[in-house]
Amino acid sequence: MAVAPVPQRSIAEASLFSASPVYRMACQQLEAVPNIIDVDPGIILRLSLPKRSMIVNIPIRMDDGSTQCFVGYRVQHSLTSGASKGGLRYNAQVDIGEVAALAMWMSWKCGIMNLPFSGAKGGIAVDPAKLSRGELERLTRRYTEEILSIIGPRIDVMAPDMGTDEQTMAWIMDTYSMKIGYACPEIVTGKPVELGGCVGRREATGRGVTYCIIEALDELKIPITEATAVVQGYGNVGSIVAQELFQRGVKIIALGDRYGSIRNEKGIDIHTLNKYVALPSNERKTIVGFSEAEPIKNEELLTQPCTILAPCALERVLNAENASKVQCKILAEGANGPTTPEADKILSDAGVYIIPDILCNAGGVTVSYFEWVQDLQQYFWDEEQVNAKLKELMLRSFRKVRKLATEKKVSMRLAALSLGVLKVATEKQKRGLYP
Ligand SMILES: NC(=O)C1=CN([C@@H]2O[C@H](COP(=O)(O)OP(=O)(O)OC[C@H]3O[C@@H](n4cnc5c(N)ncnc54)[C@H](O)[C@@H]3O)[C@@H](O)[C@H]2O)C=CC1
Ligand SMILES: O=C(O)CCC(=O)C(=O)O
Repeated sequence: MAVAPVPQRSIAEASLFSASPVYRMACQQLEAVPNIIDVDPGIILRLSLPKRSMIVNIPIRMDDGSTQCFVGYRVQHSLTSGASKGGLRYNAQVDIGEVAALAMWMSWKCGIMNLPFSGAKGGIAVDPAKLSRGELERLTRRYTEEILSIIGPRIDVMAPDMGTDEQTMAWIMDTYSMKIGYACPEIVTGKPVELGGCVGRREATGRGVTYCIIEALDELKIPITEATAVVQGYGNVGSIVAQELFQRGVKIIALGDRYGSIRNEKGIDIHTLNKYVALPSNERKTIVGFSEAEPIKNEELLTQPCTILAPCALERVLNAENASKVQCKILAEGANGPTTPEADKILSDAGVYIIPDILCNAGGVTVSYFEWVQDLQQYFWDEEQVNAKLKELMLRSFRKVRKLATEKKVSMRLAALSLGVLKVATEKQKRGLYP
C-alpha cells in the first residue's frame, strides 16, 4: 500500500515553539535577513531554533498552607558569543514560544551592541501582583534551584524583565551563592547596588530609548521642546522614558499601564505623577486615578496624535487592527516585539520613523554588561562613567544601523536584524561549522 508523503515542514514550524505568534514573528523577521547579508543557510536554520530550553515545575507553599505549582522556562538561544544573557519575566500569559522569541531577540541585541554575550530569556507563568512577597521569594528561589544546572556567571546570566525587579535578582543571587558556598554577584545583573549592582542599571533601558529618540528628532529636524509623547507601560522602562523625555522638555500627553490610561493635552507633570504613584495608599502603584489627567480607554492610547509613541509594555500591541489609526512621527520600541510584521509594513508605508526594539531598548543589557564586568573585576564605576559609556555605545550602534539602512535602502528593523545576525553568524563561521 502506498504511504502518503509527509508534508515538508521547516524545523521552526515543526517545533513546540511555533504555537506562539511571538515566536513565529521572530522567525519571520529572521527569514528576511538573507536578503540583506550573505549568510550560510545552515546557520539561519540553526538560529531559527534555540540551542536549549528547559521547562520546570515549581511547587511552592502558599501563605494559606496549600501547595501550588507554577511552570517556569529558561531558553538559551545560543552560547556562541559568550554566556547567554537575558531577563526573567513573570507574567500569567508567558509560554515557551514567547520566551524562545525573546531569547532570539536577545542574541541579535547583544550582536548589535557588540557585547560578549549570546541571547537567553526566562519566564514563569504567574501574575506577580497576585502573590505575597513571601510567595514570590519562595517561587524565585525554587525556580533558581530547578534551573541551577544550566546557569552560571560564564554560562547564563539573568536580569529583570517584565514583572521582576532588583529584589528578584537579589533572591536569585543569594540562592545561587548558597549553593556554591561563596558570594557570586556576577550570576545576575540588575541587582541592588548594595549587592554589587551597577548604578544607573535601573534607568538604563529608558535612558537608551531616550538617546535613540533624540537622534531621530535631530534627523527629522523636530525641536525637542515642540515634541509630544505617548508612553504605554509605566514600569521600569516606560516610567524612565517618560521622565527622561519630560526633563528634556517633551510634553507627555498620554500614558497607560495594565490598569488603564490617562491623558492631558496640556502635558502631564511627571514629577507630580511619580509622587502619586509612590503614595502608600496607591497599592497597585498605578497611574490610574491621577487627578491632573483625564481617564481614556486603553485602545485610544496608541492612536493619540503625537510626535513620539513609545510602547513599553507588551508584545504585538501594534497590529493589523490598529496600525492604520496610529498618528505618530517616531515609533520608539521600548518593549520587545510591540509591532507585528503587518503593522510594521503599514507604519513604514505611512512614513513613521521606526526605531526597532533590538536597538531601541538595548541600553538595559548594555549596562548589565557593565555590571557583570564590574562584578568580575570587583572594581566599581560611578554613575557618570556608566551613563557616558552607555550613551557612547547606544549612539555608535544607532548610527551603524542607520547607515546600513540608508545604504541598503531597507528599514532600520531589517538593518538592525542583519547586523545582529551577522555578528552571531560570523562567530559561528570562525569557530567552524558542525562536524
Ligand atoms: N527591564 C528592562 O531592563 C528591559 C525591559 N524590556 C522590555 O520592556 C517591556 C517592559 O518591561 P519592564 O518595564 O521591565 O516591565 P515592568 O514590569 O517594570 O512594567 C511593565 C509595565 O507595563 C504595564 N502593562 C502590563 N500589561 C499591560 C497592558 N495590557 N496594557 C498596558 N500596560 C500594561 C504594567 O502595568 C507596567 O506599568 C517588556 O517588553 C520588556 O521585555 C526591554 C529591555 C530591557
Ligand atoms: O539586562 C539584561 O541582561 C537583559 C535585559 C532584557 O531582558 C532585554 O533586553 O530584553
